This record gives sequence, C-alpha cells and structure tokens, in this order.
Amino acid sequence: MDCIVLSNVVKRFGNVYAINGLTFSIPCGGRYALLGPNGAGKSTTMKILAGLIKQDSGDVSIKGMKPGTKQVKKFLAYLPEDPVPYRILTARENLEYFASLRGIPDPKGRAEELLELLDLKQYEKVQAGKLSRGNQQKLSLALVLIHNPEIVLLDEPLNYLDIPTQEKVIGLLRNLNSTFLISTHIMSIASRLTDHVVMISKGRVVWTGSISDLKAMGREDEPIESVVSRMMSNDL
Ligand SMILES: Nc1ncnc2c1ncn2[C@@H]1O[C@H](COP(=O)(O)OP(=O)(O)OP(=O)(O)O)[C@@H](O)[C@H]1O
Repeated sequence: MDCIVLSNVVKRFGNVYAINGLTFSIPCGGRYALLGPNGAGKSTTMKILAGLIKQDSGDVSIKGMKPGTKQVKKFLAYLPEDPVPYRILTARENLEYFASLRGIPDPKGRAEELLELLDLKQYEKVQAGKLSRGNQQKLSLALVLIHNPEIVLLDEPLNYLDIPTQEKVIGLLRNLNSTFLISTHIMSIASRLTDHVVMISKGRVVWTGSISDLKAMGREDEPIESVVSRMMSNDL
C-alpha cells in the first residue's frame, strides 16, 4: 500500500509555479529522500503533505486520506526547515505540553525519555527561545517524534546540529519503523537515512529510483554528489 501519493499536483504563488505537475508515491515503510536544487519545490511539497497549504489542483493523499485532517495529524509528523518550539516555554514544558496534546498517557515520563535521548537534560529548565539554534533543532526533533509517528516528513532535519549530534539523530531516525520523506541538500544524509530518491526540479519529478541505482549511474569512484549535481544541471 502507498502511504503518500501525489498526482499531477500544481501549486502557484502569484505567477510562480512552485509545483508544476508533481507525481510520485511512497509505499508504506518506504524511506525516501526529496532532492532538488534551490527553488525546486521541496519545501512546498512538504507543506502540502503536512496540510499547511493546499494545492491549486491535483490529488494528494496520506494513507488514502486528505492531508491536514485530524485523523492524519494523529500519525503524521512534520519538521519544517526552520522549526521554532514555543519560545517562552522551557524545553521540558514544550515536551510535556506536546505529549499532553498528543494524548500520550504519561507526558512527564515521555518528556524525560526524550530529554535523555537527545542530551537535552541539562537544558530542561531553559526557555526554548534562549536555547542555541542547534539545541532548538534537537528539541524540535524531539517534539516531532514524541508520538512515535507512522509517517515522518523532515525538511533538512540535521540543520544546525554538530557532528556528534548528527550521528546521534541519524541513529535515532534509522531505528524508527516509520515511512520517511526527507528533504535535504546533503547527499550523505540522504544515503544514510533513506534508500530511495525522488529528484525534482522546477516543481516536477526528473528522476526517481533507489540510491544504489543512482550510484550505479555514476562513473567508477564518482561521488554520488557529483552524479546528482550532473543530473540536476542537465535539467536546469
Ligand atoms: N509563500 C510563498 N510566496 C511566494 N513564492 C513562494 C512561496 N513559497 C515558495 N515560493 C516559491 O516557490 C518556489 C519553490 O520554493 P520552495 O521553497 O518550495 O523550494 P525548495 O526546493 O524548498 O528550495 P530551497 O532548496 O532553496 O529551500 C520558489 O520559486 C519560491 O520562491
């Protein structure tokens, strides 16, 4: 069964076509990277799937349901490109608040678990607005994963994180059994967190396939980044 389906989706902002006939699907349990040059339409695609904005035409479904519905929100998680937790609440208060909103039976226990898991314990009493950008990103990831979501949409999830924290988060995400769509510019992140790629340019799919197919398209020893940039520049 496909968990994410976009069919001929169009989204305009004024005269700009951010998405222009986008069609792809992701099977349940699939781990997909959304790649594309600046302005390709990645964030717009993510926002449509998260139900934050609506397409002008075309069909979008999440497990057969419309994005943004109450039912879908229960099992979907979305991390925007620049997430901001509630600035005046402390790290712990943010976690307990979101856990309560999500109906988690033991919000305090779940908050504690995530504070430990993401090394945020020392900042539990600090207001989110006063945390460093990297710690805000860690807190945002914790808030996104708080309800063990079935479908996870992540826009540049490792932004601002130092290398040890990136490794920790990669380990954490790899251990989840969720369906993933991860938008990123960084090929090494795509290849460590996902096994398939949807490459878009100018709001349309230009290539889709497995990461191993993508690697096979390169010359021997050619870094995957170079294969991707060659494919992207062909379509620019
Ligand atoms: N709210 C908006 N108002 C006007 N234009 C927008 C808006 N959001 C996106 N766009 C335009 O739509 C196009 C696609 O933008 P989008 O942010 O989806 O691309 P992206 O692939 O995520 O880019 P990047 O890699 O630079 O983050 C761009 O031309 C952008 O300027």
